[in-house]
Amino acid sequence: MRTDGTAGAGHARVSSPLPQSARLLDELGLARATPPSLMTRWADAADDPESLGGRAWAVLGAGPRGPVCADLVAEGPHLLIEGPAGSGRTELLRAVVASLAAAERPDRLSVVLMDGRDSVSGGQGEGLRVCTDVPHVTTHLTANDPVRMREFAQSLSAELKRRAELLGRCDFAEWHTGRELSGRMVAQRTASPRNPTGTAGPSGDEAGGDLDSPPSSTIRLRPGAARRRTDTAPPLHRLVVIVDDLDALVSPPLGSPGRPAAGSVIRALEAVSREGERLGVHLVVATGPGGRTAESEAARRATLRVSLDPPATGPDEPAPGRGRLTWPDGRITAFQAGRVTGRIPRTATLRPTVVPLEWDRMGDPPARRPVRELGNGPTDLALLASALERAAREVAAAEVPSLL
Ligand SMILES: Nc1ncnc2c1ncn2[C@@H]1O[C@H](COP(=O)(O)OP(=O)(O)OP(=O)(O)O)[C@@H](O)[C@H]1O
Repeated sequence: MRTDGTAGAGHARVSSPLPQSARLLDELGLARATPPSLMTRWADAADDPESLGGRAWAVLGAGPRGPVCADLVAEGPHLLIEGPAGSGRTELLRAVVASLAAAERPDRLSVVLMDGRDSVSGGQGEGLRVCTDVPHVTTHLTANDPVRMREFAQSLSAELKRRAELLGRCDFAEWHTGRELSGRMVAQRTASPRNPTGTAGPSGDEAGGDLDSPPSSTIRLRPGAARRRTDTAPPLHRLVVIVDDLDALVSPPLGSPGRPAAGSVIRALEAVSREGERLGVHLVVATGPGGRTAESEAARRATLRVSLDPPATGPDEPAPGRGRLTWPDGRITAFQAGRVTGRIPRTATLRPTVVPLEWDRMGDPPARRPVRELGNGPTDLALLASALERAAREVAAAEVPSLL
């Protein structure tokens, strides 16, 4: 997928007014999310030299020239979403989770979620919890338990340290380039004059199989190699930390249960802002406009910035999620955020079904298949999460451990 407003679009596309609302799955080109369609995308990401170590495409919604997609690798590392209450910040973060997951397999990109406001006392409904069925999501926590929050801050800092030690002087992309090169050298050695047939010994076979192919091409690996991969997760995958209501963490309300531990979480997030780019760790945060958050490191270091409009009130006004993305070079693209927790449209459930047919009923008109009504069926996010889960199983994606 290439995107609206990004450089390199070969031809100028016609600009059209923004829609009043948008469905994220349509913007992703996944109106009927199926495991094969997701696996095709993941395989494409494996072959992309621009996305070494994992592709991180966040599709925000519909723009004047098609879908608006922020590439956290090329244009990030970090994304800030600002908007007043009710402007659609949480829904946009959910769209980011969904689109990152659709673009890359879960053992090459994992997601950690934090709801910065205590959902119980803040009355924030489900927050980011609704995303936890997406197989890429390894961790979710809410700012209402100081013990878990401190534990999270510690393990996030430990993860940064682990990555820094593993990378040495390389940055994330260099490290992955190095692995690919050494994999190719191993493959060449196996076909050296001393081994003209190129038949690899047991160790050569191991190394060639594991190193020559980028981890995400598992679906094309020999079955044995694919099975081996399920044993251990690749040591370095992209990690995206997504935080809702950062302002509530920066200035926790008096008496809020997470207040005593908010500082430690903020310090860990600041470390991600500073060091994340080199370490393959990205930060996506949503917050209210202005206030003390504007001075925070997370806000200052965000290269991609979204500003959402206050929710409209009139009947002919756009749905929440109307905003503008400012790219690192200062260009601005308006968009309508793609909704992902809407109920799936009726047409999306019209799949062929097989039913037993009694001999004496042959010739009867076909019975109407009950179709889920719009309004009480599963959400697009649930549909996508289930397809992602099946696709992850199909490619034998290794499980990435939780940070908690
Ligand atoms: N892109 C969208 N399209 C249609 N409806 C949306 C969209 N984004 C949000 N909404 C709806 O707008 C309302 C507010 O959304 P959301 O909770 O995401 O906003 P918020 O900025 O996080 O505000 P708050 O923190 O006060 O909840 C919800 O009812 C949500 O379903």
